[in-house]
Amino acid sequence: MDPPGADNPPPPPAISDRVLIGGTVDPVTLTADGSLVWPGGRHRSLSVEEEVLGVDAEGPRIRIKALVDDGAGDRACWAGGKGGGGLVRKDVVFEPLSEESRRLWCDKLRGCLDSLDRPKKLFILLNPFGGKKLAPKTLANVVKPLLEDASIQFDIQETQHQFHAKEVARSLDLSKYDGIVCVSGDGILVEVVNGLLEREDWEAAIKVPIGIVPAGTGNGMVKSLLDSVGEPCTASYATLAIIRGHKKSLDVAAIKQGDAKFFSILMLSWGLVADIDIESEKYRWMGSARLDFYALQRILHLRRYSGRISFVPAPGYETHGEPTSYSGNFGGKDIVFEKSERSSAKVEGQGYQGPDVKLEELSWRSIDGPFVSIWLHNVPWGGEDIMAAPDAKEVYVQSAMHRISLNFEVHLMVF
Ligand SMILES: Nc1ncnc2c1ncn2[C@@H]1O[C@H](COP(=O)(O)OP(=O)(O)OP(=O)(O)O)[C@@H](O)[C@H]1O
Repeated sequence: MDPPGADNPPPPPAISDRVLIGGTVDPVTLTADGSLVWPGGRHRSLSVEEEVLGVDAEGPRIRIKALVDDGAGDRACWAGGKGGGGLVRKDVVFEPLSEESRRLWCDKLRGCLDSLDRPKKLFILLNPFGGKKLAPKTLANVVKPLLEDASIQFDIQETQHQFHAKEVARSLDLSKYDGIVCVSGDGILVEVVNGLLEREDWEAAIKVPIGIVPAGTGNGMVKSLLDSVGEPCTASYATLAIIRGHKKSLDVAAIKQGDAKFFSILMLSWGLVADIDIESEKYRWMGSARLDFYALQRILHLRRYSGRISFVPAPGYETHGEPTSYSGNFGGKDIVFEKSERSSAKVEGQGYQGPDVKLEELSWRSIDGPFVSIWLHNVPWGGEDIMAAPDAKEVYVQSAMHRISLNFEVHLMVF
């Protein structure tokens, strides 16, 4: 935006008044575009949309609770703990000179916040055993205080076992919440998506925004979302994004493997990466080092997998692989996709049944193995420090809160 000048007059003040601030009486202005401006000090203005969490009336005074970027990059500095990023808490307190002025300031500031369509009540899923087991600390030191400052109510459910998050998402009364937040790694997020898609009311359920605060070994989704807008992958940036209520639609892959059917939003792997992920479970006591440790072992003793990947290329990738037909002979076995109006990746019973695509009408290509690893990515980052697919569909989002859209389907065949 151009700076205010003769051709670009400043927006009319929504409210401007002389108030007691920092021991002196000075003019403070809330502009029509939602900036709070006052004289003196280092930070002399706040953007209500981007920085203000909430407003409290404290007797004759008004406290504006904000979270500002101190320009220190991803330095951990918030709440004296890790996960803060370059965000620092900043309260601005001032005292209007009359009761009428105080009431007007409260109304204007709260009206400005209410117009931002932020969530009012969230359901938080917390995995105390994800990653370095820091989720409870992250919740207590970062997520809770920020949500409280933003006057966002929340209910918390700790996950008790594998697939608990999925069960909860399948039966949760979604009408009570404006979003589900996972304080976890990517595993809980994927469970939530699967639980929502298995509901009878899946079409409405999958529109409930899902937020994620990094607290696992793999935090690829939140890293991809925050990195796309140049923000560090920390708990406070993720929580701020959730408070601000920004959303991004993502594709869901419907997976069929034998009789098992499930949905994926982050990635699919077969071969090396899947082996590292699954087989390193026995080294969980090492924390996140287990992945590096086991990766080294697997790389020193590489396995190769026979197979054929059949795929429908994205625009620009039509020359990859060889042309093939929709049904064919794969690795000595005849595998024929179901001839159906809809696709073959159906989930029996209620819930999402897979995308409405006629597979036989698509232009298939194939690549023959042996393969060391197959890694399909929906977003660039597979983990916080694994930029596995820089060209994966770009995520233009200023948020760690995303909506899901249902677009593509993957058939994974191992033989
Ligand atoms: N109370 C629990 N005890 C054991 N496992 C659990 C519990 N709650 C959830 N889980 C399982 O922990 C797994 C990992 O969860 P999460 O998403 O937090 O982390 P991650 O980054 O995917 O993996 P990691 O566990 O390696 O950190 C999930 O698959 C989930 O089913």
